[in-house]
Amino acid sequence: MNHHKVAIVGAGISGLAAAQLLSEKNVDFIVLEARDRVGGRIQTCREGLTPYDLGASWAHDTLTNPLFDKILNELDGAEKDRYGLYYDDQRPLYFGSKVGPYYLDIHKIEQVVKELEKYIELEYFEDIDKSDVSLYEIVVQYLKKQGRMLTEEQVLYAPQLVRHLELWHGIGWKEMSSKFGLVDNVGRNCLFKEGYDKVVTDIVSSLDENRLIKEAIVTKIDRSKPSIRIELSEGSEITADWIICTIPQSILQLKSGEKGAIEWVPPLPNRIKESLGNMSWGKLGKIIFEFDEPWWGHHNVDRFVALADPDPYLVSFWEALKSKATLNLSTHINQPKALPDSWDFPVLMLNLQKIADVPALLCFTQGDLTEYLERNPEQAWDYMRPIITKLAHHSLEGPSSLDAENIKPTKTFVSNWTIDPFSRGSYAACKPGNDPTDLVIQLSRGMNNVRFAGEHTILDGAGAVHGAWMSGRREARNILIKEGIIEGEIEEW
Ligand SMILES: Cc1cc2nc3c(=O)[nH]c(=O)nc-3n(C[C@H](O)[C@H](O)[C@H](O)COP(=O)(O)OP(=O)(O)OC[C@H]3O[C@@H](n4cnc5c(N)ncnc54)[C@H](O)[C@@H]3O)c2cc1C
Repeated sequence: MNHHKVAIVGAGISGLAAAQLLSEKNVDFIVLEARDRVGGRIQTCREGLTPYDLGASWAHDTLTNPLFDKILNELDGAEKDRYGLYYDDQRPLYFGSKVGPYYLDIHKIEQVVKELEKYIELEYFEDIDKSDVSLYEIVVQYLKKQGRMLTEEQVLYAPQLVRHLELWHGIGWKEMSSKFGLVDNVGRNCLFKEGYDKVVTDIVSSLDENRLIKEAIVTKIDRSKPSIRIELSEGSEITADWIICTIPQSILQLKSGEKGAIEWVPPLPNRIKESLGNMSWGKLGKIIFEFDEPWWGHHNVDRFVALADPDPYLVSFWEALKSKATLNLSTHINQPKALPDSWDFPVLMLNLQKIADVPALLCFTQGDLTEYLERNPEQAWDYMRPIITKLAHHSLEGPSSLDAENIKPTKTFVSNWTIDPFSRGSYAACKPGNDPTDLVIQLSRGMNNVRFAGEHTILDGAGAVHGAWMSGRREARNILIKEGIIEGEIEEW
């Protein structure tokens, strides 16, 4: 029988971080990874003009991000920044279907966005028991209160600017929790121009590769005896004294018997099942278009944001305000369409001409749009064409041999997180009423020798690479303490 002191399920950043710490202390471990590659939701595509990150792109919270600090320390004195660290923190260039870049008074709209975010904060700060509503609903509430003091442009476009949150959480504003929707960055965000996977390969190079088993799909975890028994899809078994389970929340949430679910013997306790039932899962996606040449003129801007068209209800709201009519504003939720309309959703684009000196745009998509395009990648250009053509119309200044209507990418790359059975989407997200804290409490408590790590098991850096990394180290450290190998306080809730 194949027995190890610690079995780590998943070779994403949390599993690898745990492995690295155990390895440093010469503890016997094995990592079981379902895919034929390591890194999980860190995945860099190296088939294009420059490395493209299909999963994580930025180091977030760079004031309090220990993984980032470690990278910076290693770079101190190095001849070259191997990661290509880059702060893309210029103000983005905003445009919409009816408003070209530079036509909006963005500063005045941003002031309203700031006020709106403060309004949301105050709503929940003043009454912590206030029931959580969607971002869309709270925007409507705010407009009812303040709308008469705003300009038409502010009423129509501030809500569209706020929708940038959809590209953080990967879900639409009509289903996003407003209580947990705001993002409070602790420090600026820094891109890895040379690919985030360098962080993964650095860790892997410090490990004995024989301890990393790829294409090992865990199907059953039996913890009924002191030695945990782990079954793999091809029928083999492994036993271990400890297990660190880092599989994504989306897979833990599958019901027993559902395709891809892990069978737990005995079943997961109700406290964990209930907390899993009270969390949601985002669908952030990425599409990269490469072109023959960088036809867009704005080479000094590192991000473009295509704003969705003003919401029809907010347009009626503005009409009613103007005519002083009373309008019973409904917060009607559109049914997701099979084929979304361009301009229904916000799209963030990284200008890789500015960032990496290659004629390519990296587009971020959210929710149902991601799912649709990941399932139908051949339609990615059809969807983005009107948006990118609009950018082209405003970019091709003066005589140009290029015709905006005929611009076409030479290559397209589309992520596949929603259809990948080992991620089923992007990362943890909150719908109204969800409780992210309870899940973190329950999973970080674990079940004796069954420990959980991953972006969904930690509050600092929740959803992000550094949070996942810290959670892996937390669990490895907890095991080292329990085994008497190091001294310290167990870290859990
Ligand atoms: C599109 C996108 C953009 C993102 N952008 C950013 C960003 O800019 N900055 C940032 O900090 N974070 C970002 N993130 C989030 C970040 O990538 C994740 O939080 C982090 O990588 C998660 O690490 P993890 O170890 O918790 O999970 P994972 O990386 O998912 O690792 C879990 C591993 O478990 C494996 N597994 C699953 N099921 C099984 C099974 N049955 N048996 C064995 N193995 C299994 C999986 O294959 C996977 O390798 C992004 C994520 C996505 C998808």
